[in-house]
Amino acid sequence: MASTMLRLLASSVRIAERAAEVVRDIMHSGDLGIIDKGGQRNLQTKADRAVEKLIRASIVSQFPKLTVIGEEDEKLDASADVKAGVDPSVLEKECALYNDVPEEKIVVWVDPLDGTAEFTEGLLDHVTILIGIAVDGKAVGGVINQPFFNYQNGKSNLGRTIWGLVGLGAFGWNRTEPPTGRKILITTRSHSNELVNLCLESMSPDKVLRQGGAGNKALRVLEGEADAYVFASPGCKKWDTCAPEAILLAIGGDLTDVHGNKICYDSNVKFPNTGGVIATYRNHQEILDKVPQVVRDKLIA
Ligand SMILES: Nc1ncnc2c1ncn2[C@@H]1O[C@H](COP(=O)(O)O)[C@@H](O)[C@H]1OP(=O)(O)O
Ligand SMILES: [Mg+2]
Ligand SMILES: [Mg+2]
Ligand SMILES: [Mg+2]
Repeated sequence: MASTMLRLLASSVRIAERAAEVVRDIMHSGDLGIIDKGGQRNLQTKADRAVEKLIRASIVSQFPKLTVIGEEDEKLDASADVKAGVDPSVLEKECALYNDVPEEKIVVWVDPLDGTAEFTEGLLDHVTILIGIAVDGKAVGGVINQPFFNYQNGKSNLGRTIWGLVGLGAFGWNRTEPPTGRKILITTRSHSNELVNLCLESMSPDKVLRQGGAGNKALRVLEGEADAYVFASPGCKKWDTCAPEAILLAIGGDLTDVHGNKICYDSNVKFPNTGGVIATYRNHQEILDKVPQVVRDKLIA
């Protein structure tokens, strides 16, 4: 029988695909039920709430001994539809590294909808569903579902799932290799501030792309549209970075804070990534070396 880790991933891929259907249905209903949680563009919609309920109930029903931490802190709903099934293509893989990891040691970080501000503005390809899997405080597995992938190219093949496991690889994505030496940075479009901009400027980029969502920006880096995701702000939380980090690590990339420190995903950590976020496919240290001292001083890890 496959390890708990592979079964959890196989299940998470299907749960995220079911969650994507819920997000699309709520979008098409036209009633997003937007709530302002307070702070800078910190919104929640019906989709954030419904998807977190679905993911939490589905994971807990199959893996009752692991810990699930979600952005929206929805209560466990026993009536939720928990029959998403498993993705056979995940179960076909073999990765002995996790054979001895018991359920009790696993922490699952759930961002039911990442890029909520952009979702409410109709920038649908910025939206992702993130399920990150951590063991011993380290991001090891991740699922990123993009519910509206392809939405501008007709309705066929709407949505996609990218998943990865450190030591095995990542699947469901396509890279266009950029020219060597190019430096396109990608950052926030709705949570910017002076420090965020100062950090980017001091890196002398060829170009800065501004898009929503941590999951989306990690995918832009993975697929070669951007060379680094740079966010010199404490705005991202552990559920924003766990799945992207695991997927990047699985293909030889990296995600750290601006000091180069690994992010800890233990169940008792504080949620904000107070040291900011830097994600790359290659040459992580080169980007870290360009973080100005004033940014390092302001973002205490
Ligand atoms: N200041 C902030 N307040 C709340 N959420 C934030 C903030 N900054 C970043 N985030 C979260 O991190 C994600 C990536 O940031 P950005 O899109 O600004 O680059 C956001 O989509 C949002 O996740 P979410 O949409 O899940 O609430
Ligand atoms: Mg949010
Ligand atoms: Mg998020
Ligand atoms: Mg969210």
